[in-house]
Parts: sequence; structure tokens; C-alpha cells
Amino acid sequence: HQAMAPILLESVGNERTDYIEHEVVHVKNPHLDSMEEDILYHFNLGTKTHNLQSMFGDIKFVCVGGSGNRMKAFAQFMHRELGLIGDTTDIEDICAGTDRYSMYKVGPVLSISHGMGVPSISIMLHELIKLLYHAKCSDVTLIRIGTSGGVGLEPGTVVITDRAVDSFFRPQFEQVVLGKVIVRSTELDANLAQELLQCATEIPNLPTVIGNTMCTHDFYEGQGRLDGALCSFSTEEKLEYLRKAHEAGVRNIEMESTVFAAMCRICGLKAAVVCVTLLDRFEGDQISTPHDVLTEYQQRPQCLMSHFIKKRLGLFD
Ligand SMILES: O=P(O)(O)O[C@H]1O[C@H](CO)[C@@H](O)[C@H]1O
Ligand SMILES: O=c1cc[nH]c(=O)[nH]1
Repeated sequence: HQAMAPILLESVGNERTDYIEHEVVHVKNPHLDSMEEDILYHFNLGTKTHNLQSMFGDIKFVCVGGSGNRMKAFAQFMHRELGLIGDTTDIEDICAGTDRYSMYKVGPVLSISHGMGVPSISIMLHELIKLLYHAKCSDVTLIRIGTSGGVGLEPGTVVITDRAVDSFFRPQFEQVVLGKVIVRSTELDANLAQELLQCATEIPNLPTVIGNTMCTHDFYEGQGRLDGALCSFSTEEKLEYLRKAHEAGVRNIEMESTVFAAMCRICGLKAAVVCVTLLDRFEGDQISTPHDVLTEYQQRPQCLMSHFIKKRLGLFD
């Protein structure tokens, strides 16, 4: 596992002591340095009102997911898994002053909700990356733990994303900036994906694959569903699209992975996407699985995360 402390390089016959540079979180915005104060509006945090370094400087793992309740449950679960002292009911929402996002901190783990879809997670990521930068965090790993629709997989399978692709199966994210389209790569960290797959093999009953994840801008028509309020295509056309997606290596469909991958990559954050599949889209569109089964499915990426984090922290040694 990766060392958490600075790595000392002993150089024989040399008085100097070198440290390998930590991978710090970058922001790619020259305007930020000249700002006297930075207000992270949707978190209800700011550089003048909060000491971000003392609040967040020790963060090494950030897990994000759509729902506030899921991310609270994950924080409580991690609190127990890491054997931290105190009551899990005392874990407070750091963003309680706003109802846009929820944020919980347990030791070196930050758990944050991002809502649904690219615009929602993108706003959250702008503020999260600035928060990690202001807090002078280093060696941070960011993981989205979510749900998705499977493409030719048994429901409940966990998919670790190889490439995050758009609706045309391209590994890129397009953002319109000042009326022009900017295209950014969605490449994720291949070593991290392999490390997570290895962790999955060490956990019983956690069916896991690596595959491409398609990110769409809609849950219904945008994912080829026949059960929305609008539908402009036939069942055969839907299945043809899913077959093409499958041929392009797509194993699951969700709504945030491309922008998540693109933003993390540019800012020097090692990132992964781990989503459980709730259904097989070749079999249907409605999520009709009983609630308790869905709850158990949602816990699968969390179990994988706990194993991964504990392994990285050397808690199994
Ligand atoms: O389960 P989460 O992480 O919210 O993500 C998935 O679920 C939502 C749709 O139900 C979309 O946001 C999709 O990406
Ligand atoms: O089919 C699904 C299930 C969860 N999330 C999605 O985006 N699609």
C-alpha cells in the first residue's frame, strides 16, 4: 500500500536529505490567487470564515455519491470500520448551513453528496477541489461510489470504471465555455482501478468487473429508457443502442462519471468510479427490485471502499 508519511530518500555520501514531493491538489485558475477571500457558497464554507487547513488538512480519501443519506450512512459505517472513538450519531453535517450538499468527515475520510447529474456534481467538484487546495491537502484519492444501470450484467454487480465515456462512447467530456466547446479527457487512474479490483477479490460475495461507464445527461430518454414521460424510439432501437454500447465496452450507465474523471484528472487527483448496477438494461427499464435488496446493493461499493481505505492505511498489517 502507499505510504501516508513523507518518504525519506537517504543519499549515501550526501549531507542532503530529500523528500519525495507530495502530490498536491492543483487548481487551474490564475484568478484565484488574487482573491482576498474565497466563498465556497454551496458548502457554506469560506477561507475567511473557516480555517480550512485545520478542518480538512489531513484528508486522504474523498468519497462522493448522489444522495445525502447514503453519504451519511457511509460516514457512519467508516467510523465503525476505522474503530474511531465516539458515537456515530455525533457525526455532523459540515454543510448543515446549506441544503445543497451534505458533507461528513471521519478521520482521513471525507464523504460528500453531489446530487444528480453533471451540472450538480460539477458545481460540487469546483468547490471541493478548491477546498482541498486551500486546506493544502496532498495525496488525496477521490472515489465516486454510486448506482447505475447495468449493460449485460447480473444486477448487484459492482463496476469499476475503466473509461468514462459519453453518449457517443467517446472518452471525453464537453463543456461549453464562453460559447465555445472545450473537450477534456476522461482518463482515470488505471493503477487505482486495478488496486480496487484486487480489493474486491478479497471480499466474499462481491461480484465486480472493470468496464467502461457511459455517462448521460438524462435518466430516461438519454439512457434509452422506454418508460419516461417522453419516448421517441422503439424497443428494437433501444436494444440496438445498448448492443452498440456493449460492443464499445460499456458495462454500466450513470450520470456523473465523465465530468468527475475530467475535473479530477486536470487537478492532479487520483480518481476512480465504483458503481453498483441496480438492474440489467437488456431486461428492462423500471427499478422494481425490492427496497431491502437495493439497500444491500448500495452497500457493496461502500464495503469495497472500506476494505481499500483500511488496506491503504495499513490496518490489516
Ligand atoms: O446513485 P448515484 O450516485 O446518485 O448516481 C446515479 O443515480 C442517479 C439516478 O438515479 C444518477 O445521479 C446516477 O448517476
Ligand atoms: O439505470 C440507472 C440506475 C441508476 N442510475 C442511473 O443513472 N441509471
